[in-house]
Amino acid sequence: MVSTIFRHGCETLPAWPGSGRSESLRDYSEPQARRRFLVIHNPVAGARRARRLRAVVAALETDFGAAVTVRATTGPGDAEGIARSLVPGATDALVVAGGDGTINEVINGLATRGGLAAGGEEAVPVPLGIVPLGTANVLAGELGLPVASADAAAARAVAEVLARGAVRPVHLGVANGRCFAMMAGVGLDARVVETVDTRLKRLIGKGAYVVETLVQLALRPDVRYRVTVDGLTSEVASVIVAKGHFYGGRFVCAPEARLEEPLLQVCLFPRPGRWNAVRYIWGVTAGRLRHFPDYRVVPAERVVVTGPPGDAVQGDGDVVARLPVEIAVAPWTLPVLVGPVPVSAVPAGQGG
Ligand SMILES: Nc1ncnc2c1ncn2[C@@H]1O[C@H](COP(=O)(O)OP(=O)(O)OP(=O)(O)O)[C@@H](O)[C@H]1O
Repeated sequence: MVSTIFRHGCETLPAWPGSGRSESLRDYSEPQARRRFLVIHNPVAGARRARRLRAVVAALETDFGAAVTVRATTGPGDAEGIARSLVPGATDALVVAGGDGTINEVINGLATRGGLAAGGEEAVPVPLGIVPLGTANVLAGELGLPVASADAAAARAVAEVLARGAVRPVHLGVANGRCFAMMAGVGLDARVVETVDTRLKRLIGKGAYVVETLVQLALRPDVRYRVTVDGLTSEVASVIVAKGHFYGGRFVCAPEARLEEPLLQVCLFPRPGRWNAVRYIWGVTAGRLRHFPDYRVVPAERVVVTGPPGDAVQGDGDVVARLPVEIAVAPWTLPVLVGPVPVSAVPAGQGG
């Protein structure tokens, strides 16, 4: 049943020209001047941070002679539609001004374009730039991007990455045909993402996730899932499938995970119950997970998770699929604009 799930989207699309797994970074690493930018802005994520975007746009225009078009999204799904319908050759970079959820939408829009591009419309996929304006900005942290602020020097640093930064090929994950950049999760974190109060999130930011975690622990501590990793099945309380090594901000569950590698790191939280959930949360937030004898991280190319049908699967902090789910690495890469030294270039094992 699960093998039929890859109907469309990331997984079944053919590779972009020159974006195969064995490709070196050489093709993308030469800094190039980019002048035409389309910025997709989530005004909800950046409501209090619109000044930061204005400062970055001003720096792009005045310091780098760029032509910038900003399009504000009107609701969920809009960013994906804009990315999907981008006119080939119309822009040098597609920039997301928002958080990981809006980036995720754009990635999925670009993924569809990638398939079209492989059909001959477009020789090189448009690179993705990021102005981090979200709550957690996990992908921006993983890429080592400068923090956006209204301060002129900080805005110039962000603009410089967009105009002059290197382009790196990032291997995406795919959950039931939907792409994710950083991580997918089933269990407690997915339930929290699904039910978190978005108005509270806008008011108190990450604190809303803490509140929702307590609610979920009180309501539903004992769901079990079966995780099959490259043919081996185990039973768990939660699973996180990592592409990047940061999780939920700057926590680390999978120290070996690298965006540039075509590999998943499957984090298994096996023990059930409320007490163990609290223990795992402490392990993640205190950086102590690697000392837990029951916690395991398994590298894999393909993972299947089953459990209560319809349970949420979160990807990059939004619900991207429902159980049962099959998770794999996309057979192509997404070009992403980065500064000179991305965090994920730090040797594996640090930071956890
Ligand atoms: N104009 C809009 N109105 C309402 N929701 C939107 C709009 N544009 C995008 N969205 C949705 O808002 C959700 C959250 O946005 P986003 O991820 O950009 O910010 P965030 O959640 O604050 O940041 P992060 O994911 O980094 O914590 C996304 O799922 C996206 O689909």
